[in-house]
Amino acid sequence: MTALLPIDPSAPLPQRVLLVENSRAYVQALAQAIEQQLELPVEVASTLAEARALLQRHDDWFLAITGLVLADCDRNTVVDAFLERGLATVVVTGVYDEDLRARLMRRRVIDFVLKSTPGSLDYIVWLVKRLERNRRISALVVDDSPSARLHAAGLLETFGYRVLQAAGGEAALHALERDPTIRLALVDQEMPGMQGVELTRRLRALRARDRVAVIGVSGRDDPDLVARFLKSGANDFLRKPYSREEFFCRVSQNVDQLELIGSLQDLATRDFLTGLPNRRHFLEQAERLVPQMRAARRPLAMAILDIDHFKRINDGCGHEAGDHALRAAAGALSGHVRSDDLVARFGGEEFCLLVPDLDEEAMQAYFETLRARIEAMCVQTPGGEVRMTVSIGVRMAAADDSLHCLLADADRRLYLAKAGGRNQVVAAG
Ligand SMILES: Nc1nc2c(ncn2[C@@H]2O[C@H](COP(=O)(O)OP(=O)(O)OP(=O)(O)O)[C@@H](O)[C@H]2O)c(=O)[nH]1
Repeated sequence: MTALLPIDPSAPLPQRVLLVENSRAYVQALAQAIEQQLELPVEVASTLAEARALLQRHDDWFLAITGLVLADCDRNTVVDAFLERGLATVVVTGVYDEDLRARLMRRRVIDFVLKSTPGSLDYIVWLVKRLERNRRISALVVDDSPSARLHAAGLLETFGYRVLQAAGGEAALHALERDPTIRLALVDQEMPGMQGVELTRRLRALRARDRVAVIGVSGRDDPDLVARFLKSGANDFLRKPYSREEFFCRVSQNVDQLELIGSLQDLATRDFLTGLPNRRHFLEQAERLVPQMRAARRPLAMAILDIDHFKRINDGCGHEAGDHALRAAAGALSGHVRSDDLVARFGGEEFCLLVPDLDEEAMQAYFETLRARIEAMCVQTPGGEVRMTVSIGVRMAAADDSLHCLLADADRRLYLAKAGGRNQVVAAG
């Protein structure tokens, strides 16, 4: 099994896209679509010399999209300048030349797109988005044949995925258990020990269909195999030998679908304005966590935090400034919480936190630091600079406290904090 460090989703990745093309109208339309729809920085060159100069000027290149007909270069060698730098490269062209296309594709050019094909612009925008996102996705290739494994891994790497390889079922399950960034598994059927269908069945016990897409792979001409894979939990099937196009289409469609499920789940569980989990999600998680912590006799604090006189921000600086302030407060909360803490926007200008494993003294310090952090912020808004304070009501869970009782007491103490002059933490009374 190849071992890689898990991906850090917040780590910055190169974003800059280079467009090299002599047709001004096409390049402008494409640059605009990429900048507006994907918010990626785009640089444009109409000759290879200009492209080389741009490549020197910046060091955060992610992708080159190039035409083949340039004034200062032979169309057979245009891509060399980008491939030599290890830059992911897509060719857009007005001329269809099957030999040239085949030669370029063999050289790890990602795609060869005909400009005249209807929807080519939309396709390129989708492709850029897919390639940009693939870099945060790990794919696991499971095959006992080193050459088949390397072939699939090479294709996936060309499309930007981070690839892990496993030579058998046990190693694959071990990798999945350890690495939550694996979102795609290519599972070969014919393997000694555990076969692909069996691995798929066991993999599904570890990761549901909304977490990992599984594509079964086999070269066998067995008409029942596809159904067996699908019934065991696979999302799709590829028959060996597959073409590069089919491979990329199936992989991309499955990853697109996972992301769609993810964004639907996000819509249901996240607050739109702040990006924090919403009330419903918080309560669902807390329902599970409170009895768990009680059973384990671990300390647990419930807190409700409310921005003081928030109406004055709206009234004085405008509703948009109020929205900025809410987002800034949410940012301060996200920056403050530890990985096991739960935080949510409960509604309006009210937030909720569930904080495990702090004794009374540490809990006081935790919420006091949070209060002070928000008081110290100066938020730039369209209506001017905004400062705010918060009141926080906290309740430490006792042995037989229910979630309802924790929330009610935290809310009562929030009221005491407001009544006591605001900008304070109340954890007793
Ligand atoms: N800008 C903005 N305002 C919101 C949002 N949700 C709720 N509000 C406003 O938040 C304000 C809440 O005001 P109140 O409940 O009177 O409380 P307050 O002014 O914060 O005063 P205290 O809680 O007593 O300190 C109302 O004016 C709501 O319109 C939102 O998403 N954006």
